[in-house]
Amino acid sequence: MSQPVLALSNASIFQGENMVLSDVSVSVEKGEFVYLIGKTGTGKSSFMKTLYGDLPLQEGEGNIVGYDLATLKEKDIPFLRRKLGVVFQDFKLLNDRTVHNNLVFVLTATGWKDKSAMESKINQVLDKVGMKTKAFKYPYQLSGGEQQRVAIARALLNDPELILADEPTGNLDPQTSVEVMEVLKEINQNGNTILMATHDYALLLKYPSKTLKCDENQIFEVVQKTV
Ligand SMILES: Nc1ncnc2c1ncn2[C@@H]1O[C@H](COP(=O)(O)OP(=O)(O)OP(=O)(O)O)[C@@H](O)[C@H]1O
Repeated sequence: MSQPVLALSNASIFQGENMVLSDVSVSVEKGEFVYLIGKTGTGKSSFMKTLYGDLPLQEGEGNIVGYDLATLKEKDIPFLRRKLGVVFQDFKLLNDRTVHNNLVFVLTATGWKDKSAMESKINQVLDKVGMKTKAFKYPYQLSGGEQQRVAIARALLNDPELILADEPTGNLDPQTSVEVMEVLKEINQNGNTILMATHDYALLLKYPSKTLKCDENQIFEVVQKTV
């Protein structure tokens, strides 16, 4: 069997001195779509931050896309992030440049040099999220849903082995949330593995999938109820 893209074993996650999660043992296999749910303050963001190297893993074991989180060095973090696509609640696009140039910026920063390869990659990812015709726009000229589509396109640029989406629909109205979710689902159906933190239970009901829950300092898999 192939190795999971993410595997934590007996991991504890801290914010400073405070333990947020303890004894976490979870895994995500290639191709899965996994939700991470839990009330506000239960540690979803802290968990995600640990996965993309923003918080150190101080206890236990963790492996993500081939990187050992317990021994991760500062210098490894940019390389880890190239193998991950991270999507945030607040999009984090650069407002001083167009959609196209937001994507050029990331490609350049991650070592791409061939201009025509860059253009074709940009076209490909914008096409995947239905934003090809808006590449010339500035982020502030787009709706929230459109900005999030661009952020998803940006996450796809380096063919990530895992997409981490932290409350990607948190700033969107219900209808737009569903549209963004459709994009994520389609990307997943095309082979991308996705871990998505959310507290949008309506989405979970509409698009059931494997679900991990943060509660009382633990993470465990839950069986979704349909009522
Ligand atoms: N930078 C920080 N420094 C210290 N404590 C923090 C920090 N960020 C979060 N915490 C604490 O860690 C705990 C978990 O917070 P976290 O943001 O991971 O929860 P969350 O489930 O993502 O919540 P939300 O849904 O509101 O984003 C909370 O008790 C919070 O107060």
